Amino acid sequence: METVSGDKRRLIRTPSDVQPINQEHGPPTDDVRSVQRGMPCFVYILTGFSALGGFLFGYDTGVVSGAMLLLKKEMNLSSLWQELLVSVTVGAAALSALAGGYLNGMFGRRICILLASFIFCAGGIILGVAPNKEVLLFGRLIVGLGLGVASMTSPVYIAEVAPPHLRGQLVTINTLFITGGQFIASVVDGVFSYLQHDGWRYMLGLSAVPAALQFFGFLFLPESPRWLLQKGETEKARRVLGQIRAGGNVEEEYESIRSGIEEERNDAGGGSVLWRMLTYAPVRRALIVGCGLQMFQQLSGINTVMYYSATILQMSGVQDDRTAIWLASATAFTNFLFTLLGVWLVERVGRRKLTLGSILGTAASLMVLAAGFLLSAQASPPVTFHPSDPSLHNSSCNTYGFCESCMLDPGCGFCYGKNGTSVVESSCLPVNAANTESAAMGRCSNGTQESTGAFWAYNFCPTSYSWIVLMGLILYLAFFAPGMGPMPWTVNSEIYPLWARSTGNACSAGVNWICNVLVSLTFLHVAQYLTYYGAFFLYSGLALLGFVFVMGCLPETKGLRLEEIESLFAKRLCTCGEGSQGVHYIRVKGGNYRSDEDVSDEE
Ligand SMILES: O[C@H]1[C@H](O)[C@@H](O)[C@H](O)[C@@H](O)[C@H]1O
Repeated sequence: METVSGDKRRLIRTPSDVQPINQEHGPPTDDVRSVQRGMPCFVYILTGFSALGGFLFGYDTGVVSGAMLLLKKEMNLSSLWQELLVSVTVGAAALSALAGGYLNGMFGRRICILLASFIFCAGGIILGVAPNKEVLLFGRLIVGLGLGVASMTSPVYIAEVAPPHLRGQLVTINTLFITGGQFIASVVDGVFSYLQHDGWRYMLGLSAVPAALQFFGFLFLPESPRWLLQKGETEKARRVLGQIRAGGNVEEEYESIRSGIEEERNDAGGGSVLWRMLTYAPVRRALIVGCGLQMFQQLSGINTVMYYSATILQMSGVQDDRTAIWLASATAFTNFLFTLLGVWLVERVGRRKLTLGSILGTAASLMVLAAGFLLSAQASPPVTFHPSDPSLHNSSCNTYGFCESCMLDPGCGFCYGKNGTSVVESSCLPVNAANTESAAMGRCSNGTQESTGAFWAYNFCPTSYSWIVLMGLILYLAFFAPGMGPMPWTVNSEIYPLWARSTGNACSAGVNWICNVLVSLTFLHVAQYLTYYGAFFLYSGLALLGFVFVMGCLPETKGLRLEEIESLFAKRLCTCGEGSQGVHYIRVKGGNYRSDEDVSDEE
């Protein structure tokens, strides 16, 4: 590593100064060997306990759909209350993720994890014993507050304790826990759906168990050494680093973190952290990349696809609601399984290639999904019978000529008989407001009765093209889950310098939650205006836009130390592809980067 003398210029470690810690990139240095030799078992324990935050994220967002099926019957919830109970959590998560930036910087990662698990635990208990819907709403709000803080803190903590050659893999484990939490939630939903009374109490309340485990675990686990050093607790930082590197030589790492912090201090201008981030080009670029990735993750429609997987599966001919719940668990399991593939791939192919391949495949499979819906819509069975019941005079349901338009109206469903595989004697009827499994009147008012030959389809139409939709769903999960699912979290945990890390992750996690709520709340309206296939073509187009964004703006961060990554964003945005790994950047006073060739030319 060459040194640039003079008071104007100082040197920072650059991507090419230090060998990326990966076998494909030449022989590892002594320091790297010592990190690899003492296999950091303790780091895995830290990752496991921290990723319980990811598990709770997945569990609490996933469990609500099954709980709602029981709750709406037992508490007689209107659709407004149902929507409130679902979205209050996501809305609160968005706000608390933003606040989490300040809390993380001020009190440290460990205190934030303890706080989030305490909140989760309290929220779980409140939900488990809630006597009425108002208390339920309060409990869901509390859970959301925990979610926001946990979603941004866990990846940061893991990234800061992980050795560089394992960092991507360990942070991706956090997303594996998210999808694992969603899968376990769907199993718990399935099991407790057999309980006639109070099943929802167990579904919602059980989250207190992993939360308590995380809380007690973290009472004994250490703070991130990087945060400790930033706060001047040097001895403690050195001790923790020694602990998590399993007795390897930690001096070089310690020095590199320390000098990084010192440089940051010298360069620090005035104003709030967010203002400094926005006015300092490399960090501003990192922020755009981080928030953009989180935005495109949600705009690719993951939560809509997961949420509607039961409907998609019903289109494939599954009539019974309980079977649909269990099949939705299969979807969640597929998401989990392919995230595991991401854990395996991330250190092998790198973040950039993994994200690019994933988003391209996601866009293509969304097109397959859309094509399936399009063909189903074109072959949509006609309404053959318009009942003359006076109560139907003011209902829009009686005005539809095809199943497709009938099912897109949330107030109506399609009631039909079958002759072999073809649909006969069909009508469009108002749905039973208290229970969408049946019509408000007529022969489908008891739901689907195979014995009498009456079939009730709410939200879907019987179709022979369902296999295309099913194939689209499986392809979607296979492409999305290894890359676009975890990479936005992984990349965000590593692209900001220490002084901007909490705020950067708070902003990007906030963007994730806001886009999540936006996409879920607008899906039904979008589907009504554009139909299902229009909605999925739209998501596919957005995913393609995401591909262009990732292609131009996401540099490879594999194997680099956190302190080295900032310089990848020294170049103008949208040219910082893989090529940036070969260029030496030198930071000159005032915070700007120059290529070392420019500097030596001047000398
Ligand atoms: O990375 C996660 C994961 O992909 C989940 O399955 C999804 O529900 C979340 O919204 C996302 O942030």
